[in-house]
Amino acid sequence: MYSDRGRGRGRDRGRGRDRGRGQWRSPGGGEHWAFRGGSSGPSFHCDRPVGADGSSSDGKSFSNRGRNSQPNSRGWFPSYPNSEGNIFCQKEPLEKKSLEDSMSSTGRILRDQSAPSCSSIGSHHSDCSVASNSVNEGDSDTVSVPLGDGAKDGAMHLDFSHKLNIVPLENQNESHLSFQAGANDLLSQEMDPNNVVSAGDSEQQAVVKPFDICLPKTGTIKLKPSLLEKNRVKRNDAKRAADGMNGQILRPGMVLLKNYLSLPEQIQIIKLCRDIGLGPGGFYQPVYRDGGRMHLKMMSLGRCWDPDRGEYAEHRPVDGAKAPIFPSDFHPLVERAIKDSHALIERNLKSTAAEVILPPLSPNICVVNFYSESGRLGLHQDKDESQESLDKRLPVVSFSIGDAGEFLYGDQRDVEKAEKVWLESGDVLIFGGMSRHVFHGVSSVQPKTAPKALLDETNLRPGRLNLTFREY
Ligand SMILES: O=C(O)CCC(=O)C(=O)O
Ligand SMILES: [Fe+2]
Repeated sequence: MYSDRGRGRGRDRGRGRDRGRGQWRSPGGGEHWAFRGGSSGPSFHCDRPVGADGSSSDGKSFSNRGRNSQPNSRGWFPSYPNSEGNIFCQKEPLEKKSLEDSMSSTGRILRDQSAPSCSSIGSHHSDCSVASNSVNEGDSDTVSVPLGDGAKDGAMHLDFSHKLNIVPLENQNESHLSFQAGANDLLSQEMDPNNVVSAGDSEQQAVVKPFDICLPKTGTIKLKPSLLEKNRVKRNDAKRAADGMNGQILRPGMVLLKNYLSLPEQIQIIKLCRDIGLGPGGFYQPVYRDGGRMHLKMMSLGRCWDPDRGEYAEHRPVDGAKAPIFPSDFHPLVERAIKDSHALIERNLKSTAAEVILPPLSPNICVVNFYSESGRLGLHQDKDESQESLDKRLPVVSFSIGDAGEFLYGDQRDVEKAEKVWLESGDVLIFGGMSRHVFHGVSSVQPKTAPKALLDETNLRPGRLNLTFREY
């Protein structure tokens, strides 16, 4: 079915299979794309109809779609100026930063020397020191049942601490990037100091300054929380405890394990992602060569997922960094989630074919996203994994940590028809089998919904961390 991938190996954005099959366009050439935030979350609405070429069309619209409506193969539409140069979709705030700040007198781009060293687990061995100094070379019947106690067995909890090499948090201000001399085309583009880089030609590699998903602890003056704030936190935490862990089958092949990851596990995952994310191949904000950008920070482990080309590669084009290794520490967690999902399916569907409904996977790649409070991700399908993996419909296993995110999913790339579910800290969502090619996205992040204990322990920035495990 997916053999006509026609996956773009070339440079044109949108050369993925979807485009070839025309899946990304409604017959009229446009769709309605209006994400509204949760009660207290940010909202945005884009009324402007956009045709396949970014021009007005049939009254349906994409708000996070840009002047050309050619998505990458995962449909990660950025928002960008329309053909008149007007930005009609909400953008994340920019902080301007001069390029000179990061250029040496010779025009050579220097990586911020405050960039932390990489840890044994989060880095890729010998590349580490080189890259850190110079990159130039380089929805929907819902079944809900409680899960057995065994699933939360303490023995399954991770302990990454021995492997972590957490770097000091000084100088972790908003990141910026610097371009290598010769990337002149890019210099005139809108610059996001938060390490936004443009996926340009290989000669146009940039240096990505590390982005820290955790805020500095030192020097932070913590205001005493108001009574209102204290009560909110208490309510949130009490609700989580009352809800407990439970599993839901959202649709065939799609399972939601609520409150599944323990707090210690979430903490360790944050620390691990932080550590890796600060090193080479760490978090950056992908920008397309035409200036459009994603509303999140991203890194991928095991292989570099390239949003611009819609494919995985060993090195990411933006700065040539090699993908950080896929930490084997994640295997038991993913395996446990799959086993519990199988048990859930067998109990609920009275089926012994759980492994057919949801094939097991051995993950070797992981896309890690960090959404700020205004972060979001357009409806897309995950289909840049290998043909074999896609043919087998091996699942994507998604961990959510931090603030809650509204997750949309459905059979069409249409927000109005999509089902919605809130993914909260500790939730695990799995979609494989008949749901492997479900359209999905994140419409909004609900601020201040992360568990207090998690924030106290990690100082995770306001926002949401999401890890999606896949088998390439
Ligand atoms: O953040 C999420 O819940 C979804 C992320 C996602 O769909 C992706 O990374 O492909
Ligand atoms: Fe996805």
